[in-house]
Amino acid sequence: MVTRRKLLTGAGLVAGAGVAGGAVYGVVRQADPAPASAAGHAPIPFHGAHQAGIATPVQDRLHFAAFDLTNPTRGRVVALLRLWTAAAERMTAGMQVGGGALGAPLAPPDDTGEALGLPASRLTLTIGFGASFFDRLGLERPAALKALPHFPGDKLDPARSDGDLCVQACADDPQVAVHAVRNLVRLGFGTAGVRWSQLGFGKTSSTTPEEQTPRNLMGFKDGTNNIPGADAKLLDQHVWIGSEGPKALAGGTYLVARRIRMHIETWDRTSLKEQEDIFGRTKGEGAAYGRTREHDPVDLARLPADSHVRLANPGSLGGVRILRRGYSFTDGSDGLGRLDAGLFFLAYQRDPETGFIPIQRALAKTDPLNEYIQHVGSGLWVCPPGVAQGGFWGQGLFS
Ligand SMILES: C=CC1=C(C)c2cc3[nH]c(cc4nc(cc5[nH]c(cc1n2)c(C)c5CCC(=O)O)C(CCC(=O)O)=C4C)c(C)c3C=C
Ligand SMILES: [Fe+2]
Repeated sequence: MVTRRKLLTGAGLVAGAGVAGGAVYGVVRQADPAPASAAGHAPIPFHGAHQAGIATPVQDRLHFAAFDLTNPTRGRVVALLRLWTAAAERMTAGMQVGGGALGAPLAPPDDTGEALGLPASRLTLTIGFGASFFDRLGLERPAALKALPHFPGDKLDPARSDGDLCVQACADDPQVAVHAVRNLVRLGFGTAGVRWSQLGFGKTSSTTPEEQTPRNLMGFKDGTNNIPGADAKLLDQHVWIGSEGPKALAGGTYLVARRIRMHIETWDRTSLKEQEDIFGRTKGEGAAYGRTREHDPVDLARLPADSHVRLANPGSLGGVRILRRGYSFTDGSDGLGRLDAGLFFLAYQRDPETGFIPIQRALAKTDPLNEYIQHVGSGLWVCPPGVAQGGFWGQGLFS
């Protein structure tokens, strides 16, 4: 393999095979040790029981892309998933795709090149399959993978919703995340095309409680009461699909994405007291009402009855919990002098019926935050379990 830092030539060449979108793919070279990022973070391993990018530490940047199949035949799709997996293995390790960005002079390079010299930046690539993926390929659709219900207040744009597949790229460097999605898109030419995509910055949820909790665009710490990524028991209970689902999906999870627009101009004219009452937490420390420190346990009785945290807390919902990962976005302005800004909200759960759906039902009904937000995009996909060495994304679904 070729690292992005150092191109090797000569010895160690292993001939590979495969043609994707006209690009010769598969010249594999001797691997260099994977480079650490500038911040000293080691690359996040691609292989494992669960896909990376779900319970692994949350990186700073997101490039999320939803795809539709343009050639929905099993042979084409399996070939693509193999190609994508091989590319993902390399990119998450800080390597260039295929033969690299500087290959034969008379052919388009296998790798687009904009990540040359950049470290792996904790890149994770996570794939999900939508209900339409199963339907269009004639695969048996898991019972839990059905359209999300309409929630009061939803104003969903179909052009920013759904998709046969999704790929979530998270990295500490936006160029690394964008490079990864771009190269998968390139490999997908002729089999899958981008339906919509979303860039995100400033993670708003942490899966590592020892880190400082990041703030969302409303200025509040967001992610305090998230499921810790290292809590295997809670993850098994609430996030990973178990024996209740199809065997091929055990160890996977259901991913809900919501593009949530924030009316930040209105929010910015709202008093601090009202802002804090809406969440039931203080803005500075992030402490729940009636408590002093951010991580002090929530005492529901001391929060306003309809506050966001009280409504979403497991204690109000019979123990329902989700794993959250969110990113802020600002996508220009809306032509009316307002920023198109908000939160790209990602939730992972064992079953949407016992995760996102009951929480969102409660929030859509009475959450005072609804005056300041609107859900404008949505999608539900099932993420297969992690990939073993030599395997490929979603392999179990096709065997
Ligand atoms: C359906 C699930 C949720 C949506 C949609 C959602 C939107 C949303 N949330 C914030 C800001 C905060 N949320 C906080 C807590 C919190 N939110 C949800 C669920 C949804 N939020 C849950 C399950 C929780 C945890 C509740 C608990 O167990 O106590 C917080 C407080 C800090 C924290 O614990 O993370 C903030 C702040 C925004 C701005 C938003 C939509 C734009
Ligand atoms: Fe929330």
